[in-house]
Amino acid sequence: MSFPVHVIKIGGNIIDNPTACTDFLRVFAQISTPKILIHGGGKIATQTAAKLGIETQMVDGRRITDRAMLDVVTMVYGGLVNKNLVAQLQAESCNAIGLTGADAGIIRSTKRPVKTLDYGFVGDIAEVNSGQLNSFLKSGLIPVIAPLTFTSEGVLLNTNADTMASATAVALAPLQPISLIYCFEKKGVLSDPDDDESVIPSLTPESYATFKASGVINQGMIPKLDNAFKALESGVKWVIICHAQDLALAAEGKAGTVLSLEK
Ligand SMILES: Nc1ncnc2c1ncn2[C@@H]1O[C@H](COP(=O)(O)OP(=O)(O)O)[C@@H](O)[C@H]1O
Ligand SMILES: CC(=O)N[C@@H](CCC(=O)OP(=O)(O)O)C(=O)O
Repeated sequence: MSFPVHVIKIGGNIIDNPTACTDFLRVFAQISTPKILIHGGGKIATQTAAKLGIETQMVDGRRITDRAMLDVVTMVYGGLVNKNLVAQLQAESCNAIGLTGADAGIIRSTKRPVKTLDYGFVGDIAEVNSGQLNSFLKSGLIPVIAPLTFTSEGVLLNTNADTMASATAVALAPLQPISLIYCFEKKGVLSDPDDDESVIPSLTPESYATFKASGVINQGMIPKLDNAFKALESGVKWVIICHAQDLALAAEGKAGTVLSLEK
């Protein structure tokens, strides 16, 4: 395949907002080039766990996942969220197929080693089966991937969706030009967290370091940008961070924050 493929990640704040999510899926369905959707759903997992009396603990943007939490995220990401996204995309005439990393063996991982902290059933990605993903695309299927991976021993592991998107884009990059688009609830990376219009149009590793040091870029945006720059350094052609409602423009490089390695 030589046409560009879009690897698009949608975060939990949009998924949790029915109107914003439906609007996003409508635009996603209309993108004419091959595409893969990778979704989060952390917010819904936290809410569902709370309903079951299970407390959520996050460290550096990653969920501590014990056995009970693994059951919750398996149900929420692999079932509730994934299947609703697929159903809505099918209604938009987009031939989506819902998958976890275990389905067709697309994303294998290893359990995060215990160092100072035990994250529990959390996966670090070992291998993405790009050949299998390409055969889905070639047969006209649009993979919709939940943030769950599997080990060689057959255990499901909770895996950050931003990392899954980056690893998937990197794995596909030697085969065709890839654009990786992170969609969330702001118009891009902001230079002033209190001003939603203060989008930084272009970000380099140097300007990222400066914004991070000043505290302007913080929380979940740090692992997201680390993943995003890693993808760019590993052969992904375009990486864009944008509002879910701006997906169509961002796919043409006309909205959001465009990452660049140039000084
Ligand atoms: N400079 C910044 N610009 C935009 N968002 C930022 C910035 N610094 C921190 N953030 C935070 O990063 C969050 C996005 O990261 P995350 O919660 O991981 O997103 P997602 O919903 O895509 O998983 C935003 O909701 C925002 O609160
Ligand atoms: C290990 C780990 O932290 N996994 C994430 C997977 C979901 C996710 O990444 O969702 P968002 O994109 O909505 O944040 C979690 O359980 O929160």
